[in-house]
Amino acid sequence: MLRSSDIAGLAKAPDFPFGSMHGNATAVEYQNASTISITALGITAGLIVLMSFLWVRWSVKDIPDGPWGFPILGSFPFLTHYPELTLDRWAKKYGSLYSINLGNQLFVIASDPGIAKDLMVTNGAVFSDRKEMFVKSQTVFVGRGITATRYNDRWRKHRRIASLWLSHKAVESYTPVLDFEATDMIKALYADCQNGTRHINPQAYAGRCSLNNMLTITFGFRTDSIYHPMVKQALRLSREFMNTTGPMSNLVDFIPLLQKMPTHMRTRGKKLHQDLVDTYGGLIKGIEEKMVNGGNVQDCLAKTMIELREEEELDHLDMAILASAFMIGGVETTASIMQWFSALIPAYPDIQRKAHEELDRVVGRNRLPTIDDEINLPYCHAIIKEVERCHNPFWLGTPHVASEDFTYQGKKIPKGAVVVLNTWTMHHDSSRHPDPEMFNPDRYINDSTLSSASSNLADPFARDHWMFGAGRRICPGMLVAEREIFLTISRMLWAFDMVQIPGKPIDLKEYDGLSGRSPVPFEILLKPRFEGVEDVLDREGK
Ligand code: HEM
Repeated sequence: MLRSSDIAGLAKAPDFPFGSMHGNATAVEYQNASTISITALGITAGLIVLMSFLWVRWSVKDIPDGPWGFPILGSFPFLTHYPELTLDRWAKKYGSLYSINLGNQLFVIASDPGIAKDLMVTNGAVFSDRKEMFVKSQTVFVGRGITATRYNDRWRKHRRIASLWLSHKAVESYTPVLDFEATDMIKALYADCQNGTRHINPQAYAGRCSLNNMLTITFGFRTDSIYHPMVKQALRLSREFMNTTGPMSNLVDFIPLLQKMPTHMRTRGKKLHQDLVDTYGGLIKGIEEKMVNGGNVQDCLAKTMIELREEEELDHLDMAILASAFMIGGVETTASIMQWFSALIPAYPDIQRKAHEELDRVVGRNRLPTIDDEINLPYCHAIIKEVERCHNPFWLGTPHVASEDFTYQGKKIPKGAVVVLNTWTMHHDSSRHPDPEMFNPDRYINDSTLSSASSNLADPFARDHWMFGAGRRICPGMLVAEREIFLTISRMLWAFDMVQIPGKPIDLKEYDGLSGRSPVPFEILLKPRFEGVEDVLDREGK
């Protein structure tokens, strides 16, 4: 059942339960009656779990092939660390569509753009559901929030409301906010870099920039420094969410028996739920009070929800969790790309030189690059796409679920199967991306599409990358994310030579968090590129 090659990298394999069950039964004969009944209960429970595991693989014929893993646990022990690398190894062994089990849950892993499109886009009516994960959906989001909800009317309503703030027109209207925050970030970096002499970790600056954008869009306010208490609180909440809700990281999600027990994950999930409601629900209450008292409230998602509350039948929890989904989905993600960019680029002086040359030629040195320049800066644009290909913040994305039985290429994908986009394998396919491990922006030099437009291309093999997911649940925040990322990265390139500190190498392999998110802490030098940088920064962003 378990293949020896599957054991590679596993520190300690769990005991094989068949053996221990048999041993228990012999000992039981010599115990008193209560011990017998407790043991019998334990064995029955174990058998039920084991049977439900076997049922998943035996009940449906012709499911895609794949590793069996361990009884009960399935492949879980192989996915606790760098899961994308294990999924990639299995894709090479079992092909672009394979299956695994985690507890009683069947997962189907799609590792090819054609399959991703066929399932999630062409058959979006079947593959747009979500699994109600015990920790993420049931405990933290309590069935609300657009990201984790089933494919139903509640989701449609939340997606509609989210779109009011994420549509093209809406993003146009608040692009000045994104512009202002990007400049503010560069100013803070400029002030703190002490003319390129001080070691700087740009991560907190990127985090606050993303946070301010989302705070303004969601609640109509911003923080004025990295020491504002909301910076610490919001970043802690996003981080805790990412660390507690990975799509394959919680055994309790796949073993229903554990869900009845007071596990550590259940306690953490409940606390996180309460913290989200207190923090973001609290901000909504404050805005509501201000509106009731006739105060002037800046347009924002919270205000829109309060105004639509009756018409859309939103309760306080709906509003608090939808706002939380914005604060979680829109902060760590964009910040992560800026952080990976800052970690990577100092190692590539030639790439920086080419970007500087392009910026000097197209933008000049008397102003900062703007959104309108993006189309004329193909090399900067290519750098961004290449960072996103190499460092997708969510290698496993947010999985979709089949809402009915489906047959694809002669294989059965049963109703309830969780479908994961294996973006690591897709982003490292050497037939599409030669030398995939190399950071090489030139591979995107002729691709001037925005990622949001690229995701709509008829040919899925022409799509730039799969960082934003696919189909009807595709990230609705793509436009904001792209603008924010372009403004910050092009301006960092415009303002600074980003340089490695001698003797302080930057670790580009390890990452912080469950799957790909942000680099482990690092420091670099930011050297202003020319004397006029300060003057331009002084003039702009007022
Ligand atoms: C680099 C930045 C970002 C990345 C990599 C990213 C990635 C993703 C991914 C992979 C999904 C799941 C898609 C799927 O199910 O196929 C998603 C969904 C979502 N994202 Fe983003 N995202 C980013 C930025 C944002 C921003 C700025 C927002 C703004 C609020 C946002 C809001 C959402 C929401 C609300 C969903 C849930 C959609 C649904 O289930 O219908 N994201 N994102």
